[in-house]
Amino acid sequence: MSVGIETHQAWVEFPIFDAKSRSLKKAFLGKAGGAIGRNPSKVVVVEALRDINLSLKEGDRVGLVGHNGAGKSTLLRLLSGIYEPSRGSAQIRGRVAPVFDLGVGMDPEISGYENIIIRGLFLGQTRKQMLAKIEEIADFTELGDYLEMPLRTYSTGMRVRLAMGVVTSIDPEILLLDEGIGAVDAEFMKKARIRLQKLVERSGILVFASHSNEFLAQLCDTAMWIDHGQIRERGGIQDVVTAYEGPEAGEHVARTLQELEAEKKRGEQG
Ligand SMILES: Nc1ncnc2c1ncn2[C@@H]1O[C@H](COP(=O)(O)OP(=O)(O)OP(=O)(O)O)[C@@H](O)[C@H]1O
Repeated sequence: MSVGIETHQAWVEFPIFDAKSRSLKKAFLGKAGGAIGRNPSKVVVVEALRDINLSLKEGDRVGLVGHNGAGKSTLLRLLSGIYEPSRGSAQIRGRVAPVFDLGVGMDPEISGYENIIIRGLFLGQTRKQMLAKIEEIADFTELGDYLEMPLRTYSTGMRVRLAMGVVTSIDPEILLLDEGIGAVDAEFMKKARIRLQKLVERSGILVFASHSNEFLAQLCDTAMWIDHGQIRERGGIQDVVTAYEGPEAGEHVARTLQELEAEKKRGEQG
């Protein structure tokens, strides 16, 4: 069966049993966050996603844009099967690699090498697969002898290097990425981006939530604007970013795409 994701009128609601509900407005809708309402049993709920209809297939590379609390992370969790829809349905076909938090699955007390294996298992790889690529990952991280030391001795950026090395080595059918890649130095980031691009090329489906339009343009070819838990707009990245942030941001995306195209041509010629 082919890789794919389908959602039909899917909602994700979080019941908040300890909300101070007396002071809540009837249906509050602020700038940030999903709508706060009540379910039929009068319990306060945050409507993180409302009526999501999606059909993703092999080769789709979708970027998610939207305000804080718009529902991007919740959507990634719905698409990964971590959250069940509270109404409607979500069907996921394929091996999912959810990359939401680079630190998840890392143990501070064991060595860098051991953490590479453990993190790989979390992302759906087998021990044998990880052993086959451990040296290549170790080289990429440039952590040298530190890889023999417990992870607790690493700085934040060193941990990110390790996690990025593992994440970019896997072969997922469905890759769900939440932005969280910041604490590395510029030179390493350049190297990591190339690996990230290769990872995306190997993946069947990519959904990537990010506040960096440049990063989105590099990895995705279409985008969705999530607004108060709903899909407000979908289409080409430039169009969606223009709708969400205005023409200047859209032009920046266009320039990034042109630069990527030129870089690709230079690569093919050389
Ligand atoms: N575990 C939870 N319990 C209750 N409410 C939640 C929970 N997780 C998310 N929410 C709510 O769901 C809404 C969507 O949050 P989500 O994290 O998906 O937004 P986001 O678009 O990823 O935001 P950001 O750009 O700030 O990371 C918000 O209103 C948030 O308050």
